[in-house]
Amino acid sequence: MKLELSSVACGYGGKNVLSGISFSVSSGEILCILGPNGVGKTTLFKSVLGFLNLRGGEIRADGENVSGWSRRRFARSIGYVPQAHNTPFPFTVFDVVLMGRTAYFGTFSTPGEQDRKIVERVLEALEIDCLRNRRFTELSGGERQMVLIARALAQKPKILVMDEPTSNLDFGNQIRVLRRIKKLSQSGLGVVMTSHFPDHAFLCSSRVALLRRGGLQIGAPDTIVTEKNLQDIYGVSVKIAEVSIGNGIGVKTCVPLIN
Ligand SMILES: Nc1ncnc2c1ncn2[C@@H]1O[C@H](COP(=O)(O)OP(=O)(O)OP(=O)(O)O)[C@@H](O)[C@H]1O
Repeated sequence: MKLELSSVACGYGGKNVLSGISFSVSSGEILCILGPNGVGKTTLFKSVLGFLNLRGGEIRADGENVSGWSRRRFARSIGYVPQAHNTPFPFTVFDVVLMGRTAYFGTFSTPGEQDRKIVERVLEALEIDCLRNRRFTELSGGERQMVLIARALAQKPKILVMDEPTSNLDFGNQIRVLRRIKKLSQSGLGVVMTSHFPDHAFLCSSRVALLRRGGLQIGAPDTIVTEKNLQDIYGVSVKIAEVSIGNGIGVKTCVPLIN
């Protein structure tokens, strides 16, 4: 599937937060959106997901404008992983993930055997079946993030929209979540995610979109995550270094200059 935004404008009340935003993300690709606090990343996601009305432009899935789609049809194609610390579900992990199946059963019907099997499979694939009977509200940040990814995957979407999937996670859990995102994209899922860490773009993205007041710059990580662009959007000096990880492979990393 290809999700395409063309000339999208979004905002609140009498004010546009963003306008003229165009990009696409396809199956198997990870698009990482970087931008400073308050630039409009969450507003853009809310608009893509239909929580806010578009103020201009259009969103297409495989060429078809999604504005006429029912919530149910939309949810079968596009999944959403919200920030884990904003999501106080007082249910067991199994039930939270089962909620991902809502788009597949009728308004007055209950989940069936097939829905439960899909939940079992997703929990196993993400290696979190040991959490199935735990209460979501009693999980750690990393565990919650994995459960929210499981809930979105139970929806069987083709594109996953992830709002800061590594926020509030310790270093190990950040890397585990990024590794999982990369595996999901290798299995054919398209991912569009935001991050506050430019290194994450080097670690797992196919393309990077740099969002700043005045527009969006998009391209390969090497061409977008540059010392000049990071200085421009975050207002700090950064050196980009390349570290060899063996077999002739190098990974770039950002080193901020704090003196
Ligand atoms: N419900 C709202 N009503 C009016 N303005 C809002 C609302 N939510 C956010 N804003 C404003 O819209 C702008 C963009 O906010 P948004 O949350 O999209 O930024 P962001 O890039 O996701 O920021 P962060 O990186 O801090 O999460 C900000 O100026 C913010 O104050």
